[in-house]
Amino acid sequence: MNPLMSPGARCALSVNVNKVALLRNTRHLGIPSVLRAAELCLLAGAQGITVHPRPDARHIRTQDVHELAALMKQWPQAEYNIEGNPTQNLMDFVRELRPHQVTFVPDSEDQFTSDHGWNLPADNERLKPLIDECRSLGVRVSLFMDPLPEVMRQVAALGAERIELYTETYASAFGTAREAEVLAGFTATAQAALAAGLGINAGHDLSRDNLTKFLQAVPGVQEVSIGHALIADALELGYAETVRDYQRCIQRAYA
Ligand SMILES: CC(=O)[C@@H](O)[C@H](O)COP(=O)(O)O
Ligand SMILES: NCC(=O)COP(=O)(O)O
Repeated sequence: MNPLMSPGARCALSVNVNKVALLRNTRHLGIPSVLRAAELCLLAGAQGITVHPRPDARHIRTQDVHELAALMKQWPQAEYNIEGNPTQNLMDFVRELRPHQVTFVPDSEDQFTSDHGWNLPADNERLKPLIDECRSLGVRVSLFMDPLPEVMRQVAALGAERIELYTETYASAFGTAREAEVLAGFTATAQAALAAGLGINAGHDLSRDNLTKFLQAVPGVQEVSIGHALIADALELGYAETVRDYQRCIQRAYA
């Protein structure tokens, strides 16, 4: 039982549908439908949908972002989270669509996948006005961060409401001799984030195998955004059963 979660508190599951779009883009047939995938995940109990519309449109395209925004209006209890680099194409989506949350990710345009968090204080000057603009639009800002306890106060000072813990180092250490040491770094970072008044999200390479242990060890996680492993599981189990399985993984952390 995670001691810092109040009884009954639970982490929200936001399904990242990037990889549905990646498969769809390999033919000109419009299938698998990104919109249908999101709808089926929401129907099965997902509390949010995440997209990462990269500048090269390798998976999520502008039309997907807009169509999903319209869908999310039919799901007022669920949240729409748009990820990206605010110095590239992200801010146009924020200004036009005003999602519940925007997650700033310091990716380059041709990056294979997200693989690091922001470098503070070096990035402070670039980030502050963009964070201020999102907040003025009523959009919650989450900064994609490596597990570094010492920079959490800087994140709060920039005006971001949340961090998203970049969890790849945990996922790759899971099940190895380094797991406990790596996990301790996430726990310390989360404690520092909470002390700085920040909310905590987490994501990247989370899966049914490693999710429960992460949530048991890391306090205050309000949202996990999961895409690659979840969509891979859905190819075998279907979206609904997969979402229910991930929700069971979350519930086990607080049992
Ligand atoms: C920010 C992050 O870790 C992921 O949400 C990211 O969206 C993964 O991008 P790809 O799906 O393009 O690998
Ligand atoms: N922010 C993490 C996310 O949205 C999905 O990452 P992954 O599960 O595809 O690695």
